[in-house]
Amino acid sequence: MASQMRWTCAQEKSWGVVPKSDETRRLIQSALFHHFLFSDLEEDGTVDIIDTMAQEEALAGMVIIQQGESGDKFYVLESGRATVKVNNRLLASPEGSLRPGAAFGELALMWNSPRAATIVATEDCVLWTLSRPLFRRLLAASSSSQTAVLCDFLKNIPLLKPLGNQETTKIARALRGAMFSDAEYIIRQGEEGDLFYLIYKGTVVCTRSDEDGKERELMKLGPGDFFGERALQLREPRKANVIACGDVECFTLSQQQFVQLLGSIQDVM
Ligand SMILES: Nc1ncnc2c1ncn2[C@@H]1O[C@@H]2COP(=O)(O)O[C@H]2[C@H]1O
Repeated sequence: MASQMRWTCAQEKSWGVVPKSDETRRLIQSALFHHFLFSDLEEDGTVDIIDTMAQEEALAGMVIIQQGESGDKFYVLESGRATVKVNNRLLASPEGSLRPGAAFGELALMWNSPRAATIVATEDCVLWTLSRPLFRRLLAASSSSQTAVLCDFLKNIPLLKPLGNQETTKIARALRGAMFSDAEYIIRQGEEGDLFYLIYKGTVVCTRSDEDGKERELMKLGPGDFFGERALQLREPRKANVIACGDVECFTLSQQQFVQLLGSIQDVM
């Protein structure tokens, strides 16, 4: 059990500084920058937080995180090795084999969900941990604060329901905002398509221009609906216009991100 882990420093006091070597600080910083949530953090934004991280040890064989349990910490592995199992199945390397510099345990904190995987120390490990409030503060220091808001939005979208929290968090990280004003053409029929759109706020109307030049309404879409997938899937020109009705806020994915992140659910679109 995770609770059997041994504390090697005084328990982290709220916002208290836990001393650590420059080498350790560099390792933690690099682990954060290499983690998909924190890749755009400014160095300055991490200093205070790294100061407060507390040290733990897990001996070989110990469970650091147990799938299904609630979670209250984010971890950086300083030394030793650990493995990742989902539903008792060891994940293939490299994802399933954690080495020094790996950072994990973000999903339960971001989503308020049970731990999504079990992490077991396969060698004696030294870890640095961040409590939930400090993790949230780190999130707020990066553009991932927007990610947290977006995750809340994305988890209610039926299309994305088949995806796990990890995949959805990656989508939230990749989305870029785009604003449109009333009557603006977001997509024009006949043009090449290179973006996928998810509506965050507002309404759009889809129209098609017939050969006689008349533009006919096909349907209206609102928050949580998506459009623009067809041209990306079939690599053909846009088959309809999509026009903003009032102010509209969308999030977009590029063609490459669309394939990478939504590949597994493209057949349900
Ligand atoms: N395929 C995976 N699915 C879920 N969690 C994973 C996976 N690979 C690594 N992990 C990490 O394992 C952690 C288990 O705790 P969390 O769910 O908080 O966060 C999880 C991720 O950081």
